[in-house]
Amino acid sequence: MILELDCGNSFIKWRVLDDAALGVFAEGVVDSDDALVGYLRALSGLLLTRCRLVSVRTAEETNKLTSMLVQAFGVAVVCAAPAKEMAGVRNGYEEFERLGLDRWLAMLGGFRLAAGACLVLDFGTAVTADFIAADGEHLGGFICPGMPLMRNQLRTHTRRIRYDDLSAERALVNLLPGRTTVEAVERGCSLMLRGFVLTQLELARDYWGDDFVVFLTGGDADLISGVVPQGRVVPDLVFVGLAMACPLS
Ligand SMILES: Nc1ncnc2c1ncn2[C@@H]1O[C@H](COP(=O)(O)OP(=O)(O)O)[C@@H](O)[C@H]1O
Ligand SMILES: CC(C)(COP(=O)(O)O)[C@@H](O)C(=O)NCCC(=O)O
Ligand SMILES: [K+]
Repeated sequence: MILELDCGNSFIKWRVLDDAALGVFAEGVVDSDDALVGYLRALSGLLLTRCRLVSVRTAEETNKLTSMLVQAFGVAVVCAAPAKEMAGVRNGYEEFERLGLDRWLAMLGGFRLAAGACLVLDFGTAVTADFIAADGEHLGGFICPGMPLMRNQLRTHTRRIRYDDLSAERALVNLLPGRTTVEAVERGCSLMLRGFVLTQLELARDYWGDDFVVFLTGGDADLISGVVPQGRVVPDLVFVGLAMACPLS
């Protein structure tokens, strides 16, 4: 079985592929290395042989996780590395190694699935947009704060904005002007995200007319999917790219 990990700034997305059955054996989201090892140890029938991962964390943090996995499960670990070009996609950054690896893998996955021009939107701690032309040229992208960062900035830099996660979730039943603090903040931040997304769609249309595919991924993709009816929500887009960048024969 193959362990796949996508280590973001807030959460580790994990899944175990059963190479014999060619399917997903187990999957989940955890907020720490220890929680990951705990979950995996508790899985009955787990027989890990290999692991591939992508991380946007520091090398120290990634090495620490890798050592834990080697020690706990005796797996061989492969980490996705930056590349200037792969699977027909050309990294558009001036310094290709500075492009976030989660963005790069989502781009590889998107370009493979679209087989043409695509806009990849990832809603995690940060929100990112990347433009890939039909010939595989990465035109560049944008980074802005995601929902967790926007709401936390307001919570930590004001005196009177305080609310819990449950009321936050309830506040998003609609996007009418808020009549409570939680509604005003949650809906305000959602509208900022919508504005960002609509601008990306406009830009994509300027480049490619209607001839492009929009991919939505990341933990908060569902918050925005209503704004992009033509968008394809692909929660495992980074894993699609991970398998391309780290093939385990
Ligand atoms: N099972 C889950 N556990 C944690 N966060 C989740 C889960 N499902 C959706 N989310 C949402 O995903 C967001 C984090 O997205 P994610 O793509 O994991 O971020 P990152 O890659 O930056 O760690 C959170 O703000 C939360 O709202
Ligand atoms: C933009 C990101 C912070 C997104 O991370 P995430 O929200 O997925 O945790 C990450 O891709 C990153 O650290 N990128 C390096 C900077 C860049 O892509 O220009
Ligand atoms: K991510």
